[in-house]
Parts: sequence; C-alpha cells; structure tokens
Amino acid sequence: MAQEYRQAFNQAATDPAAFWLTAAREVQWDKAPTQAIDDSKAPLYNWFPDGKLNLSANALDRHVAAGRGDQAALIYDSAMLNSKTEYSYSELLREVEIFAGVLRDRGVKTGDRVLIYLPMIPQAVISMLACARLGAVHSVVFGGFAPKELAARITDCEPVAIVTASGGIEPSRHIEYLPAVAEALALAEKSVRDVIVSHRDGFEHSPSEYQDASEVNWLDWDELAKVAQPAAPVSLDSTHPLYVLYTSGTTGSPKGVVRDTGGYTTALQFSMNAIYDVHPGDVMFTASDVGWVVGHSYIVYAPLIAGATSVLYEGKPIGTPDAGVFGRIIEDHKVTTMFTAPTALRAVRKADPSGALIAAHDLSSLRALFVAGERLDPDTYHFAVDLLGIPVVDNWWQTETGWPIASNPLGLEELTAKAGSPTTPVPGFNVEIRDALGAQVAAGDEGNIVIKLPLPPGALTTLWGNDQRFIDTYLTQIEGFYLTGDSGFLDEDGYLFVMGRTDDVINVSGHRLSTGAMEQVLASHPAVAECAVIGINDALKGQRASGYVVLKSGVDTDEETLKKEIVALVRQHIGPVADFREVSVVAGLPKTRSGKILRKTMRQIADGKEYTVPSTIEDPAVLDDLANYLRPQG
Ligand SMILES: CCC(=O)SCCNC(=O)CCNC(=O)[C@H](O)C(C)(C)COP(=O)(O)OP(=O)(O)OC[C@H]1O[C@@H](n2cnc3c(N)ncnc32)[C@H](O)[C@@H]1OP(=O)(O)O
Repeated sequence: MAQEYRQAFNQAATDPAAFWLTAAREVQWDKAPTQAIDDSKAPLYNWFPDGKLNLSANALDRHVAAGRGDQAALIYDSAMLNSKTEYSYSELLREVEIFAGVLRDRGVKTGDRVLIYLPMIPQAVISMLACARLGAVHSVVFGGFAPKELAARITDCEPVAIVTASGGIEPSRHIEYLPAVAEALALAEKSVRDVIVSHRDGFEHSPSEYQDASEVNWLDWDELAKVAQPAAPVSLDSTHPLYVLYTSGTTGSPKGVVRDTGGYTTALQFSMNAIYDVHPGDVMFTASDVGWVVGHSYIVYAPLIAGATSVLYEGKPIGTPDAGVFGRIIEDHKVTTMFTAPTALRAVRKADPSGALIAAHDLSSLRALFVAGERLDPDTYHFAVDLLGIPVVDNWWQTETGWPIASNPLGLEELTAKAGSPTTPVPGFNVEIRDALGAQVAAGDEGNIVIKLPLPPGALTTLWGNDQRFIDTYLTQIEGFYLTGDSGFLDEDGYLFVMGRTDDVINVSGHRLSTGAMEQVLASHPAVAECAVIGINDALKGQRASGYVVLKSGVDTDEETLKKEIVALVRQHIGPVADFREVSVVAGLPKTRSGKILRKTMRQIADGKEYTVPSTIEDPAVLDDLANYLRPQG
C-alpha cells in the first residue's frame, strides 16, 4: 500500500498523542496545547485539554490578518432567487462580528445554547460563526423537520434564543418558518428569550404578528444589527462545546451529538490537508444543507479554516432549472473541489442519462468530486467517473464522527479506488470488524464496524446532557471500541466496504431517519393496532420508508382515506424530510413467539433477497400473506 498514507496511518495509530499534537500546530491557538488527550474519565475522552482558541478567529480573523481579506470567503449562489452574492473574508468577518455583537447585546453568553433554524442563506453561516465567536453553543435544525421535531430539540438543549428567517424556498413552494417556530415553542417544554428573524421578501408572516401573543421577544435581525457593536472572539477552552447537532437513533428521541472546539478545528484542518486537498485560494462547493453534519463541516467550518472559498448553494441538483446546474456552478465559481450525495448524482443521471447538461460547462477547474451521506453504488460511481474524468471519492462517516472515517486520502496520496468501497480508514480511525460476541472476524467477513477508542479529535465527545446515553449507545457493546451501528467488511487489501445499518436507522436521500420514530407516529393513529416501518432499497433515494399497519378489530374505514391520513400524520409529526408515502394495511405482522416483529425478514423479502424464516416465528402463514405487499415495488 502506498507509503504516505500508510506512514500517516501508522503514526496516528501507534503514537496518537504525538501525531495529533503535530496536526494541532496548523491551528491558531491562544494557548497552544501541551497535552494531547485527557483520558481521566475514560471511556469519555477530551482532546487538547489545556489548549485555548476561538474557531471563528481561525476561520476568519487569521486569514484577514494574513493579508487575504479581499479573497472570497463565501459565495451565496441561489438558484431559487437567481442571484449570486460574494463575501470576502473581510466582509464575512464584519458580518460575523456584528451578529456576535447582536447576540451579546441580547444577553447571550458563553455556554448558552442558540438554536439556528435557517434555510441555505448566508445568515446561517454568519450565525453559526457568531455563536462560535462568543462560545455560545449552536444547534442547527434542518428546515425539512416538522415543528414537533423542532420542539424536541428546544426541550433537550434549552436554547436562550432562536435564529430563524421568514422562510425557505423549495422549488414547489415557499415554506413559512415563523408559524413553525411559534408552534414548536408552544409544543416545547422550555421557552426561549428571543426569536431573531432574518427578513426575506415573499413571505406572509412577520415577527410582529407573534409578539403580542407571546412572552418571547420576536426581533428583526437587521434592526438589531444596525445598532450592534462588533464582538471580539472569546478565548475558549479546547474542550468547550461548539455545537449540538441532533441525529436519529433507534428510538424516537433524537441524540444531541456534542462537538468540541479544539479537536474539531484540528481535525477539519487535517482533513483538508490529508483528504480533500483543499488549500488557501481553492473553491469548495458542498451541495448539502447546513442542517446536516456535511454542511457544518464542509460548507461552513473546514473551507474557512483552510482559507478557501465556500459555495453556499440554495437549490437542487435538478429542476433549478435543470440537471446541468452543478456544471454551471463549477464553471461560474471555478470550483476546485465538489462534494455531494449519491442521491443527487442519481437524480442528475435519471434526468439526464449521459450527463450532457453538466458536460456542456467548462469543468476544467474541478480536481475531485467527493461523495458521502450514503453508500456510493458502483453504477453511480462509474457514471460520475465517466462524466468528469477526475477522482470520484466515496467518503464514509457519520454525524457522530464529524469528518471522514474512511476515504481515499487525496491530500496524502491517491490510492487505487475500488467501486463500492470508501477506500481505507483515515489516519486516526482504527477500524475493526467484530462479530456479535466481540471477536475480530477474518478479512472479507462481514460484521459490526467498530472503531478503537479513543476516537480521534473532532469526533463527538458525548451526547448533550447525557453521558450515560452516549456510553450505553456506543461504548459498552464491545469494550474499548465505538460501535458505528453499521455493518461491513475489510477486504484483503484493508479496503472498507460498508453494507448497511445494524439497527432501525434508515437513509433516505442521504437523510438519516429513524423507523422507530415513524412507527410511533403510525401507532398513534386511532385505527392502528400495530405497525412496522422498514427501509427498503430504492433506485433513486437509496432507501425509502415503507409502513405496514394492522387495524384494530371492528375498525371499518376506507383504506385509501386511512393511508392518506397516515402519510399526512408522518409529514406533520416528522416533516417532509421523511418522504413517507407508502403504507399497506395487512392482516398481521410476522413475529417471534416472544412478540418481536421480524423486520429484518420483512426487509429481505421486500428487497428480493434470500431469507430464512426464523424457527421462532409465531405464525408462518402471516409471512405468506405479507409477501404480497413486500415484493419489490419500485
Ligand atoms: C456523512 C454524514 C452525513 O451523512 S450528513 C448528511 C448528508 N446528506 C445530505 O447532504 C443530503 C443529500 N440530499 C439532498 O441534498 C436532497 O435529498 C436532494 C438530493 C437535493 C433532493 O432534494 P429534494 O428534491 O428536496 O428531495 P428530498 O427527498 O430531500 O425532500 C423530501 C421532501 O422534503 C422537502 N425538503 C427538502 N429540503 C427541505 C428544506 N430545507 N426545508 C423544507 N423542506 C425541505 C422537499 O421539498 C420534499 O418535499 P415534498 O415531499 O416534495 O413536498
């Protein structure tokens, strides 16, 4: 195997303290760390415990101080508004200083939480960096979630303020955010002091409408900014939480992944050098959403920490206006590095099978395409390679890890790619494959993908307010290892192949969703006696959710109406992001004699895979009936 990569990987594995203290030198510290890791509370670890820094200063001030103030930091390209706006490093710094001043004037202090519910507009980036400047802990919520999900996050992280906008623009509709925020506040167990609203034209509702009926202060961003004074960066402990980002788990309640400051800054800078090969002056276009971890790391923080330009794109891969828009953006902004999800590439391919609309643009600036969020299937991989003729890099990671676990490390050296594999574990992530009893399996054998503790800098340090849930969920099944929840194998060459989840989490269009949470919604319908939701393979979206309900005896209702009600219920409780459209009314669900629903068997039948009926099944006849509904449908 190639030397540069192998050497870095071995150094990180054998002497992580020295390796990461060296990597940390690329960061601007107010007080440089002398200690790499604090393991006194193992299995909880903290990186660089005696270091002090500010991430917004690393992302902005230091580049201005180095003379790059006029370089573009952020390009806001809105296909929805047909507009392009550029912010130089000096301009972005000014906006961030002022909005940090706004938050400070409103009494936001270091350690306070601020919930950010914004579409893909510059205010999202500005407010995240403003929080980082003060040491306020931000929690960004994706716009496609319903008010109930927003409320659950408000209840859990207890923000003092919410930063939002009039609304988001989807191709088919304008989404009013203010009614959603008001509803979430009514549902949440905690309230906030302030709701700060960035005004957008074309929306019906304004903050003043909500003021009268509320003890919350509904405020206008621009009005506050007019009178605010710029705020300087606060020097923070490396271990200070930068953000809480919620992700789906097996149960209905989302998990608040906590990210630190110094470890994350170090890891992102390392990833730009070793993996993405992005440097000052480069232009990175990550087509995701700031509400996901890919957006946090590779739209907002990493490109700015690295001194590059980040493209913030408000639009879709197709239909805004067509499947050539990625090519248009690459050409217009001379993008050097692009990052997107496989589902976006599949959408492009479906709309434009030869990719001619993208290829019609000047793509000569583009050096590499990175892809993450779900498995990059070989067909889509070959489509992208043939279209672009540059390295197409599948990188595998999770909200929890914050940056790639496995990737072709282009910045170190380009390894030979294998379609279907995100290549090899990244330095710092010591990946092993273990069976259900915790024993290591042979090369090529599938098992649980686990990572030896301590996780490298940048990975989650805990779950918000719940160390025990963090330990119970991830750290106890196999002592000394972090359980990823994914299964897969390492081949003879050390390449990782990720095959799928081992729990009830599914991935729809790169959105991680809990079937357990959907089942809770289905079960709440008065006609439903019991239900199951499974993720089944989908040629476009990777997976889609499919629901099966058994009705209460005596219920006599029109099936089509019932199905519509259930679909609407999921949209109302979880949000459009669940993309839940499919529900079947069935006579019974297959169960073991102890009452456990055989979801895995159901999935296997639906995906057309071979399956064996477990000997513990209560009534095998149920499966025969259910098979009619489960057979491949799409
Ligand atoms: C490595 C670590 C990680 O995995 S982090 C997660 C990485 N994942 C991603 O980056 C997500 C990639 N996927 C996407 O960007 C989108 O799915 C793409 C491919 C662009 C397609 O978007 P779209 O056509 O909207 O389909 P969808 O399935 O995402 O949407 C389903 C319904 O939800 C809606 N929606 C979407 N975004 C928002 C939003 N910000 N605010 C409000 N609503 C939103 C869509 O409009 C759609 O609604 P509808 O059902 O059509 O009415």
